[in-house]
Amino acid sequence: MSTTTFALHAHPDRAAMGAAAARSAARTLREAVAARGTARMIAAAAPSQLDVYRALTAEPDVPWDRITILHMDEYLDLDPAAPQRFGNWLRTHLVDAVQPAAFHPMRTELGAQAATEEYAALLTEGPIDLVCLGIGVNGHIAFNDPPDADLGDPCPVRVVQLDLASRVQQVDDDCFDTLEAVPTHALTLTIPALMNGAHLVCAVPDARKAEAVRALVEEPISSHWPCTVLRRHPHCEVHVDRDAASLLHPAPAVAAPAVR
Ligand SMILES: O=C1O[C@H](COP(=O)(O)O)[C@@H](O)[C@H](O)[C@H]1O
Repeated sequence: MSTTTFALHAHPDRAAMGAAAARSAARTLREAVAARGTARMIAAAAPSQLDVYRALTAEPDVPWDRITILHMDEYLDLDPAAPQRFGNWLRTHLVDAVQPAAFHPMRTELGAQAATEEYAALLTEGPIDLVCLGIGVNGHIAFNDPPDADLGDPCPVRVVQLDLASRVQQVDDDCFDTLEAVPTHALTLTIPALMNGAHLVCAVPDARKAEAVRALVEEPISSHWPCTVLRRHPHCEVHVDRDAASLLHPAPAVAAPAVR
């Protein structure tokens, strides 16, 4: 019989949320390297993860020289040097600071098919120990948008057309000046590829995400709220701030800040 340990932790603010998520991510990476000599993580390139990465880069004794970083989505038809490219964003906010053993950006400049095949092959090179992710306002994980997200997709990577809510979110996050500038298509890891990670650490701050967090906890597991699939994962922890938890009833206890 399989057991799941989906756990939601509420924190007083974004910094406390990020610190708690980073502590758990760092512990997972240390344990994986201790057990196998190397570790592989998939990291979301999203402003909502900034507090997590800030804290993760400050975590002591993470053996980054044994750790490979992959990411979960990338735009098609965007200049390789564009700062909005998720690979570039992740370099700026995580990779350059921690200098991992390897970082594999999605090379969508090769064309959709070649980039898909290349990343699918990379995913098979070893286990994924950790996935650091967030949730979109529409409940998406990576670019698996409702209602088309396929919870049982047989492919690990695919090309998707972005839905309007996801593109608007990119403008709201100040990643693009106008909706027209946001690409219409992207490469994404599918939901099974994300769920394949041994340990998922999900961080969701901000009142804009309160409805998605409510759905994550209360809605039936379905492609209408792709994030609900996280409840099926055997080791998934979700860290939210007080604002993101504001629609949960009963309100979860807010964790006291950890003392090191
Ligand atoms: O990790 C993830 O989180 C973001 C949502 O965060 P935001 O910073 O864009 O608000 C999401 O877009 C991404 O695809 C997802 O899986």
